[in-house]
Amino acid sequence: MKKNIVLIGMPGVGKSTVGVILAKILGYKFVDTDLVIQEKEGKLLREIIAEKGIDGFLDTEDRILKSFKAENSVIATGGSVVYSKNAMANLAKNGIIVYLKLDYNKLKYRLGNIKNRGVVIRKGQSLSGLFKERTALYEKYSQITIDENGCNIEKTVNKIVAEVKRGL
Ligand SMILES: Nc1ncnc2c1ncn2[C@@H]1O[C@H](COP(=O)(O)OP(=O)(O)O)[C@@H](O)[C@H]1O
Ligand SMILES: O=C(O)C1=C[C@@H](OP(=O)(O)O)[C@@H](O)[C@H](O)C1
Ligand SMILES: [Mg+2]
Repeated sequence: MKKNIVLIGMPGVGKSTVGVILAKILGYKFVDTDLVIQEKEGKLLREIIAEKGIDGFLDTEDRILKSFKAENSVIATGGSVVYSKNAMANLAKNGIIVYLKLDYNKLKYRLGNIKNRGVVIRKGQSLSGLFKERTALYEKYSQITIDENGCNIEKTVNKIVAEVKRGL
């Protein structure tokens, strides 16, 4: 059995976009945990957030991902997964945790286009505050960090392939 490759990082960094290409190149399956949550709940993420609030969404993510199972897979997580210790422990059991890292300004630009997906951010919290809080968590959990600055999608994928092949 191959170890899963688990992508973590801020929303908009490319976990979902890059993940599916990575899976194709490596011959792995691809799972996006956001879609797993949507399917299990029968609702869109932004509907869950609107109905249950941020804490309700985080509880849902925690409940589903602490017992989520996958094999031979590239797993694109949602950016907020690092708030769940249980989910991270479960994902790390059989996976190598890869942090996709991008500078704040570039991320801010990309996030401008994905507002309707719903990001877990507290009322009054700034994006830069969120970035700082999240960065500490992504660094805490990652085994491999991929600096995506200056890389297009293909180059990012190639960087991950090179790094994970050393780690597997
Ligand atoms: N180098 C890059 N790597 C990944 N995504 C990129 C890159 N450059 C631009 N993008 C764009 O940024 C967005 C990333 O979105 P997505 O894959 O949904 O991120 P995430 O799953 O991390 O929230 C996509 O619109 C993608 O086309
Ligand atoms: O970082 C976040 O707060 C979130 C990121 C989203 O996934 P992506 O990171 O794939 O955009 C999704 O899980 C949810 O809307 C919350
Ligand atoms: Mg995604």
